[in-house]
Amino acid sequence: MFTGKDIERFANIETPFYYYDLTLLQQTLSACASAAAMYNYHVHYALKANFNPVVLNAIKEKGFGADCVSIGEVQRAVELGFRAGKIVFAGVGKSDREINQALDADIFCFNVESVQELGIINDLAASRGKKARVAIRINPNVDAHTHHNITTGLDENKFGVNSWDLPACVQALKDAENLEFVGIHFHIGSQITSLEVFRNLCTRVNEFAAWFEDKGFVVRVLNVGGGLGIDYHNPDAQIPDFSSYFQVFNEFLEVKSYQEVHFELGRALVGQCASLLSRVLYVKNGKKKNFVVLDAGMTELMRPALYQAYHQIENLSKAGKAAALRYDVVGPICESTDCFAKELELPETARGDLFAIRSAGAYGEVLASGYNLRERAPALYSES
Ligand SMILES: Cc1ncc(COP(=O)(O)O)c(C=O)c1O
Ligand SMILES: N[C@@H](CCCC[NH3+])C(=O)O
Repeated sequence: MFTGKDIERFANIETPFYYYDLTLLQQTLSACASAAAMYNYHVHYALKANFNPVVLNAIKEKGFGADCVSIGEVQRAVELGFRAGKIVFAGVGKSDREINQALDADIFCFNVESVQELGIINDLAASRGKKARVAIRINPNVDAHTHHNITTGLDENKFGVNSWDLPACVQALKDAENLEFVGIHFHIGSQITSLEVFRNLCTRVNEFAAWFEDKGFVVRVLNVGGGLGIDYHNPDAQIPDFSSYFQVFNEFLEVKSYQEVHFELGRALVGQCASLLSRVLYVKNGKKKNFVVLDAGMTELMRPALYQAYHQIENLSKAGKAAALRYDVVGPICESTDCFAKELELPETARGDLFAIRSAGAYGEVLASGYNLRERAPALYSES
């Protein structure tokens, strides 16, 4: 929710820019950290959601670990002071260079996504005279009931080791001299809004953990990934219900005394703490449609173009005025999918009006693209 004071502050600032509410970020992080502490859960923040250094610094200061998907993310986490012993590294396509550099950084573990990758990590660790800690990312074939483009835990998805490849995995682990098995990892998708899905995940995690232990392995780490969604329709609700989320795992996950439960939350921690601020360049009143053309586009927030994702859009210059007309809210990019909303009811809008596109903290600034030779939009932070 933007106050008159915020709008005054924005008056002379060139758009577009991302605006981060650092107080809300702190509150969200504290809510998650204290809910997780109730059960001694370990939370690794998924850097892919937002690797803005100011945001990352706040997350590191709260003691979260880091979940990375490239050596660039591992290095960013290390540079910003995340402890190597709290960094995990997933990804279906880790290159040899990335594996070598992560071995040198002595990260907590690789979340391994194929039998072939296990062999490669073993060979690279051997040539460095090291032992690599590994967890097996299992694809549990659990439906996350989210947009199909952000589902990751079904048989048809590229992620993780499928159940039918697990015997080969066990053999590879037994043969490998330079691997230390630490546990099992899962991540079934993003923007999951039904807790029932996590309950189903717990059932599968229990089965796979028992299966590995039956084969003679000690499963020390149960990493259940991330995926907790946020309410894009209600950005002012702001802080996700972390307590209910962790409660599901507390109730349905079978955890032995020597086991640790790890999470990899991204969106839930940072999604609501930023908005994309943009001004109206032109209003086109057509016969069939009215268009509001903003100075921000899919290059600054790609989610609507990628997934037809909903983001709440507010005309801050006309706050308190009743909706008068329907507009398609579009950007300046040379693509027809460069559209933030269709047929949106807004107060009568004019050139120069300031717009806020809410819930842009996760997969917003990090997905920015230089398409059309656009300059990167800067970030602005709340004053506290
Ligand atoms: C392996 C892994 N862990 C964690 C996350 C974070 O997901 P989310 O931002 O939905 O919490 C992702 C992204 O989907 C992921 O691929
Ligand atoms: N980029 C996606 C999430 C992908 C999560 C990574 N596997 C989104 O904005 O919703």
